[in-house]
Amino acid sequence: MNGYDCVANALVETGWCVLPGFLSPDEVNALVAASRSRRDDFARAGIGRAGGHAVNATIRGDEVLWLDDGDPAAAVALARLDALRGELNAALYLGLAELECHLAVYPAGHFYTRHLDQHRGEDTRVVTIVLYLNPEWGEDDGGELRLYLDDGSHTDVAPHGGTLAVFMSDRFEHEVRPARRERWSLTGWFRRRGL
Ligand SMILES: O=C(O)CCC(=O)C(=O)O
Ligand SMILES: [Fe+2]
Repeated sequence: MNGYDCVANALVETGWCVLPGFLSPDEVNALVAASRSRRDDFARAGIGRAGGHAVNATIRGDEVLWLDDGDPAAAVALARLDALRGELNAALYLGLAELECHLAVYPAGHFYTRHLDQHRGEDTRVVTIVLYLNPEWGEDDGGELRLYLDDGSHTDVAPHGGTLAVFMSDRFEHEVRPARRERWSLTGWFRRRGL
């Protein structure tokens, strides 16, 4: 048990979960500062499945920087996410082998329209995680993650610094509402090994 059993329980019960305080304010500040310092390395995100990479700002307007395991700037976040991966494997036998992740920034005015992260049964993405890196996010700043739930309703998650959103990748369509300020996050997918 390492404190993330609440996430495992929520994934069983509802398939999604929001955990405030996954990173402390100081940890958020350090990671967003490191991300900003690499702003020139971010590239416009594409859409479509592996192989096809089309950039279309009417669908998504974020810019991303893919991270590898040993990235020192993200080490604290990646270690904690790895502990979460272990907890989910122990509690739910999900067989999550790795985290594929990128930093993302949505410039003011940008969004990501409603989509599913996994095409049912065709992908190795099992669990989506989004860790928000916006130290002071106001109610009027927009940029919520809107999750469409099984019963037809939706829930909005404000991208407050340190908050972690977790959901099953093949089950919940979601979108990013237009952000009125620059909006930072670390987004990733716990994957099973491909066949
Ligand atoms: O940033 C978010 O809240 C969600 C991002 C997203 O849906 C994605 O990158 O697939
Ligand atoms: Fe997504």
